Amino acid sequence: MAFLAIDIGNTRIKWSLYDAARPGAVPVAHGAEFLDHIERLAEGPWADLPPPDSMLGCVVAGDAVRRRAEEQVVERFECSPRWVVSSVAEAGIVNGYDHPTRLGADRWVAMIGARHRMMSQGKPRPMVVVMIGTAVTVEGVDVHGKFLGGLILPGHGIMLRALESGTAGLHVPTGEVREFPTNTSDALTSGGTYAIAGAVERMVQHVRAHCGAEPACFMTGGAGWKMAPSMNGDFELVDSLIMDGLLVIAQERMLPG
Ligand SMILES: Nc1ncnc2c1ncn2[C@@H]1O[C@H](COP(=O)(O)OP(=O)(O)O)[C@@H](O)[C@H]1O
Ligand SMILES: CC(C)(COP(=O)(O)O)[C@@H](O)C(=O)NCCC(=O)O
Ligand SMILES: [K+]
Repeated sequence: MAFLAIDIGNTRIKWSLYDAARPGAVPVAHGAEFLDHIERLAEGPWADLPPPDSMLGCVVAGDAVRRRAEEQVVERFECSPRWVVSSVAEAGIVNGYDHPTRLGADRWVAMIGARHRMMSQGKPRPMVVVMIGTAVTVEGVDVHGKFLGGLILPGHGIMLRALESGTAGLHVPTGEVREFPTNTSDALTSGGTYAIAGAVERMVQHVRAHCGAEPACFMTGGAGWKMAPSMNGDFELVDSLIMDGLLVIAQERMLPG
């Protein structure tokens, strides 16, 4: 009973195929495409895949992109597309957002994946869950699985493009991350990196103070590996956090697969 998980962000669509919707399953196939290339999925990387019995995804890239992805799923496979909507509570996470359904589905699913991972590692702890994609999100979750609230920051690329378009003197190739940058490229790269690292450190402080315990920290997203060397503290980099969350939800909902 194969299961297809799909994560559509503002830059790329990521997909993983499993032989069962079982948390911890290893994908039999997976891939990522820039959103411009969605139309190639059915005839390209999906052409030779065994068809899934069900599909579950999360999408934050807007309705037009979602429809293009659905067309590919329907063209290539027989299962009907299903998408996670953030709710009041699901799979061990309780949603503290003012309007729970307005929380980005990718953020919701990543917290569910992180909570499941933490619970399987030992006793419950508060968490900080960081996603480094087009945007950066930094979530605080208490020991009971309540999502306390989170930060949204521009991702590295957006920060640099904003600086480039808002100034006369900044057109800059990528630099190195330095403690004391001495050229424009390094100053920009380091500024963006430490802006993200600093926001994460603040969230860790807030969770520690609010919960009175040291949070378990997880990081994911396409650019997570770039941030990892600049993070303070013990961050577990888990590329599959969203896919893990989709597997947990699919199993709880007993979707076929
Ligand atoms: N090999 C790569 N391909 C695409 N993006 C990459 C790659 N390595 C790092 N990145 C960075 O990751 C970001 C995309 O990450 P991703 O998690 O796919 O974002 P989103 O979920 O918002 O689509 C891009 O902004 C880019 O800076
Ligand atoms: C914050 C996001 C833009 C992150 O998108 P991403 O970087 O994964 O492409 C997305 O989760 C979103 O559109 N959220 C809705 C608003 C909210 O979560 O409050
Ligand atoms: K994402």
